Amino acid sequence: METLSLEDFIDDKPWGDDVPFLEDIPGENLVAGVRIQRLVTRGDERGDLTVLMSSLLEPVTPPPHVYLVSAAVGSIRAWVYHKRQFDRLAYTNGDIRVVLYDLRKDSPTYQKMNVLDVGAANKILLTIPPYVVHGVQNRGKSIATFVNMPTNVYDPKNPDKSRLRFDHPGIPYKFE
Ligand SMILES: Cc1cn([C@H]2C[C@H](O)[C@@H](COP(=O)(O)OP(=O)(O)O[C@H]3O[C@H](C)C(=O)[C@H](O)[C@H]3O)O2)c(=O)[nH]c1=O
Repeated sequence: METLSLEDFIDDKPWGDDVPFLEDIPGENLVAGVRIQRLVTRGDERGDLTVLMSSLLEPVTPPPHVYLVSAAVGSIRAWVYHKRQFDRLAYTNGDIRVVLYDLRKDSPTYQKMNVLDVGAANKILLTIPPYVVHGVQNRGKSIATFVNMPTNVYDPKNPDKSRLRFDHPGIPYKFE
């Protein structure tokens, strides 16, 4: 048998650049500072691949802390906001509703609400700035997962998360 060498390997074949793998979805009615980017999944006979974040197209603040959330059927995570970090949430599977609410008194979109249905049918990277209140619910029939790549680490000594109960009457959205 011929001796294998590293030169026998062939160079990788990148995707073509016909479809941008992270594309802004313009949202005229979005809460100020919120950004939505379409995630593109490319497949082959082995499965598929989705880029969740990249500095190839523009500079990004590297995520110092990345975690996967698994959401049980019907489960609600709400309401929260952060004082320092931007959340950068990648939704690629399941059927998840994200609700955003602007309680920043000095914001041009004060008291605006956005309801986004995301997941398998609408794969997005969602950037939520500090002080924007948000909550998520798994509305699908099976466990759904999502990845958060916030701009800050989760510091157990000083968690940057402020909470309000999900059924608080002060927020005009009712999780069912
Ligand atoms: C991220 C993290 C969390 N935790 C603890 C803190 C909580 O007691 C528990 C669950 O944390 P989680 O961040 O899941 O808490 P939620 O309020 O459910 O937040 C989730 O739902 C909302 C809507 C989101 O926007 C968050 O991105 C998402 O994480 O784990 C840690 O101990 N270490 C960690 O690194």
